[in-house]
Amino acid sequence: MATREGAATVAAEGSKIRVAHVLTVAGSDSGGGAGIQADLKACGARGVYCSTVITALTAQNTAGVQGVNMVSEEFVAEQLKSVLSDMHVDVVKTGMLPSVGIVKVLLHSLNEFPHLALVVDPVMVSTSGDVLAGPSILEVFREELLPRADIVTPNLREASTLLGGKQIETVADMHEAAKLLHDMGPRNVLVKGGDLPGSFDAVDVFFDGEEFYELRSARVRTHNTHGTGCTLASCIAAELAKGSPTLSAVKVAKRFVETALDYSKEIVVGDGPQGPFDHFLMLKREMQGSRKHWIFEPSRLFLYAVTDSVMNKNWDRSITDAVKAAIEGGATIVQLREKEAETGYFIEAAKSCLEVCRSHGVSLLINDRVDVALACDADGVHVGQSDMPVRVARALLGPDKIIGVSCKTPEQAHRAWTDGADYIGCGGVYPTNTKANNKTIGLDGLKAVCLASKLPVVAIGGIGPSNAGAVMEIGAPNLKGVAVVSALFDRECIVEEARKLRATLDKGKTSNS
Ligand SMILES: Cc1ncc(COP(=O)(O)OP(=O)(O)O)c(N)n1
Ligand SMILES: Cc1nc(C(=O)O)sc1CCOP(=O)(O)O
Ligand SMILES: [Mg+2]
Repeated sequence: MATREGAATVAAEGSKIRVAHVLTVAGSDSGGGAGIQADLKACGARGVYCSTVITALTAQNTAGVQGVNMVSEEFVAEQLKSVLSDMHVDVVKTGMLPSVGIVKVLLHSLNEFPHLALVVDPVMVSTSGDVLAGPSILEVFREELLPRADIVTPNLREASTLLGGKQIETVADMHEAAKLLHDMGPRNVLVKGGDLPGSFDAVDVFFDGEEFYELRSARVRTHNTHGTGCTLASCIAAELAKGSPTLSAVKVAKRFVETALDYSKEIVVGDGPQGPFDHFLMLKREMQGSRKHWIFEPSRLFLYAVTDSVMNKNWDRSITDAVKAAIEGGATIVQLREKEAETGYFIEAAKSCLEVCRSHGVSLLINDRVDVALACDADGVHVGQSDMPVRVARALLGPDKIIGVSCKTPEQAHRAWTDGADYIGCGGVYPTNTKANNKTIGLDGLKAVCLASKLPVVAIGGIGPSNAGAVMEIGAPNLKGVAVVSALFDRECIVEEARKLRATLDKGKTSNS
């Protein structure tokens, strides 16, 4: 049986980016807590694309299931064909499969795409106790669907039903059940013990055919558990689609569900006894919390300080001291451009600079090194035309980080916008000794880039207190500031030089307003 182990989350093919993709084959929940709706949210929260084949429409809410309307086998087949004949699916995840005919249609499609990994959540009864697939389904599950699965994820009741009514009341029973289910053919089994009577922790048993793993987590006290099974299975599928090994995928998924339950403990969505939880609540909290201050605002480009490891060495200064001084003098954003630094040292220095920057509300970007930016959780990166492409950096860093890109031409400026950059560094405006063999484009070149650009622009190259005014006077509304290296860091007193430059820029701003 094929698995997706080794597949990349996001694989770059030239300038195209292939995204990890889960196809869910499940029922719709009108209440939005479980089924297709939970699967879409789970995959979205885990950063994976999700397509859907709907097997049934259910009318349900926090009180239970009021009605079920099955989709015809022919139309399930048509949906499967539409998705699988065109889209690059990595993993198929199943939920509610309400009839033997629908399972057979799915198996037929899976036979045509043998490379697809399969996660089976053997949904039979809803959390409210309503039957979603009758006993007639058991034979085809046991004999055809489970043998094709990479992992099957029953809760205690489903495991018991699949095993002909076996009593499962202890962790030892769960081990036995996992072994018996594994004998039916799936590569891995996860028996979920959320309903285990009298247990203090939530214990799940994972069996890969060789070893048993007891995965324990603290039990979250909440009524908002509707959709946990669908979410867990979708998260496992999402992690497999990114290329994780199965046990790691299960651990990540379990942690995600636990955290989401904890964050959603107190939310009220309906008046029934079992509410849904919020897959994105932790993201919202994060946005409302500390990260809010670091979201990019173009006016921050006003006085952009770019460090230089050689200059710091020549003046016998640490990077952190240099950064502190630049901020004290009025720098509004800092970039660490440490071309010679060893990776381990660079990460540690960046962490220390981040503390300084964050305590002053100043963003910190890393030049060239997306890996270093990720390692220290910097606010973003600056890349050049021959560094990591903006699209790839964006895929690695996510939507909230700042990405700047160097552009010398209007064409490059246009591309920066379509690729998802946040700002453009445009130069060299004047000749510079800091960057070898750098082409000078002059004020005219800067104007042409600003005119062509939908993004904010910062000018760079040979700029200091004597010419910064002239640069800003070109009169382009999206020119937001100047970036400087030697005018600050190749001087005896960084604070003083930064103040001088800042005064020039402030003066220009007042005379223009
Ligand atoms: C603000 C800003 N603009 C341009 C550059 C130059 O980046 P790049 O072209 O990648 O050259 P190196 O700095 O890596 O030598 C920059 N660093 N910052
Ligand atoms: C890093 C860099 N990039 C440039 C570009 O043209 O993209 S010019 C440059 C060096 C700028 O240093 P200084 O302020 O000392 O002239
Ligand atoms: Mg570069």
